[in-house]
Amino acid sequence: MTTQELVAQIKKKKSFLCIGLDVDLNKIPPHLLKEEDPIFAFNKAIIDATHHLCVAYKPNTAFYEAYGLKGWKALEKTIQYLNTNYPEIFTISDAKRGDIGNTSTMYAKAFFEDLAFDSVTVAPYMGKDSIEPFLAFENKHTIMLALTSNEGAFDFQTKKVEEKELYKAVLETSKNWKNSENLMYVVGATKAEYFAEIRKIVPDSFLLVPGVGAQGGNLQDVCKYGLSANIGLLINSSRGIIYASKDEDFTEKSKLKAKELQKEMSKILSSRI
Ligand SMILES: O=C(O)c1cc(=O)[nH]c(=O)n1[C@@H]1O[C@H](COP(=O)(O)O)[C@@H](O)[C@H]1O
Repeated sequence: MTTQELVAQIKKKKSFLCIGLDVDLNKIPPHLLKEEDPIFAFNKAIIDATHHLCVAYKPNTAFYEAYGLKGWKALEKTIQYLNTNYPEIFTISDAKRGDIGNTSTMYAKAFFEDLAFDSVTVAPYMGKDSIEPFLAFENKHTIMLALTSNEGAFDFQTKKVEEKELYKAVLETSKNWKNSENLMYVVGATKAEYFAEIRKIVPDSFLLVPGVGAQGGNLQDVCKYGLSANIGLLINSSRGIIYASKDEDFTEKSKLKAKELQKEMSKILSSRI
């Protein structure tokens, strides 16, 4: 999917919501455990109930890898279900990869070609030659960690290296990489006070913003400085939406949670588009 197509979807749905499909079998409604593939059954139900309220889904691969082959199969079925039934949806494989060049190429093939996701998350620590193999894929997006939502972000990312905070160096340096137009960045919703500085460096890039909901981040605070001329935000909530209820009514409750965020987004967008 191109960035223009993503922006068109955001404008059409009046939403820049991304729903995180982080499936934990201990948290899903117990009646689904009788299904042949409970992970996929849960995802399908959530997707069917919420697809009109969001523009992206983000399965975090850890939640599938934890269940071995069955988990990976459920991930494959989920992306196939999305690509077949809702091709307008932007898909993010949250895998946080990155390695020496030839290994990164194989990671990129796994997520862009075999599974056919639109994007994958990567960690910047190994530098340019670990990320450029992902950027080489046309109409695919590489979402690099910049300033993460967790407390540990302060261990390295905000520390100064040669007078500059590391997250700023990551943003600035990566702008010079080959095919950098295929880059998006992760910035945590819990770090709202950093968005003004971040937008000075990457005014137009899309930012994937996790941390709304269970981690306490706030949508209004993020939007104050996070929105770009082209909207440029995908706000993710996982647990806050998908685990709204453990009962038979779980899809209705998830839909309501997604609707709350979409309504707020619609209001924010109405003054801009
Ligand atoms: O890359 C991510 O998506 C990510 C980066 C980050 O800084 N913080 C963060 O929470 N995430 C992911 O975003 C999701 C957040 O889930 P909830 O806290 O349940 O909404 C999880 O899949 C995290 O792994």
